[in-house]
Amino acid sequence: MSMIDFYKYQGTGNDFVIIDNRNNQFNGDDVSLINHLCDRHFGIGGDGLMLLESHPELDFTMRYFNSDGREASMCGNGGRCIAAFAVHMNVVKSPESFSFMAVDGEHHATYNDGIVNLKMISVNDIKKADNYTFMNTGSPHHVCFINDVDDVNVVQEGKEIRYSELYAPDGTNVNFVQFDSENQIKVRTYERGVEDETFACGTGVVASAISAHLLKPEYTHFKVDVLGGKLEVTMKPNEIGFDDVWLKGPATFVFKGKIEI
Ligand SMILES: N[C@H](CCC[C@H](N)C(=O)O)C(=O)O
Repeated sequence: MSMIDFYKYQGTGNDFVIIDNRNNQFNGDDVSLINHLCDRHFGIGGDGLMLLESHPELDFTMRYFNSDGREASMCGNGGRCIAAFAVHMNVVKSPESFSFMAVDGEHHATYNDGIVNLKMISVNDIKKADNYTFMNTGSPHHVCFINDVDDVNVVQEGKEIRYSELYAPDGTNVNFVQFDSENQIKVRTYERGVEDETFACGTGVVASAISAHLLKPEYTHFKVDVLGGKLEVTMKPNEIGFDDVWLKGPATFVFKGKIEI
């Protein structure tokens, strides 16, 4: 057994265990260990865990694991939190503007007084069905608009869609969205790999804002209310989808500690 340092961060209530793994001592293949560390009763607790690792050219590499312990697709709020962590740990050359590698490619980020603006991947393959949209913003997202997100059983209805034949075998994240004004939306999300509603889902907020643009194409900047706070999304339409997609909001250090593994 050995003791390791960990850091707890949260981005609008989407919370993460972060480990500086530039020495490659932590085994990212240990599903049960990561699941244990994310457990809110027997471990540290978190929606996910991230390893900060070295990169030959960029400032660092981000590896993301859902709380089920499995390495996962891109996490937008996790990307914002590991960016803040990297600045706080003096890992990045210039805190105002830097880049890191993640599972879906290179991400550019800026940091200013606790606020991280994260460039997301371009989104070009959007399915527009009668009562939902589906797209991959770094993670897969099903988005549906309803009148009142406070009036939906997110876990029950989200789980049904997540495990439906439509998305077998990998599943999807599920977002319920309402318009609060022309360019302001409210989003609640059922997250794959957490298998519960989370206080926010960054890639889900991006998918929801893009879906809102499809309904109100005069807007390319959306303010988004989530259970855990406020985010902003901007995007630039291209011929088939969107480039220059940015997710902006707070990323906050909560505590640090040591744990025996
Ligand atoms: N649960 C997601 C990954 C994390 C997404 C979310 N935490 C975010 O901020 O984007 C999935 O397995 O597709």
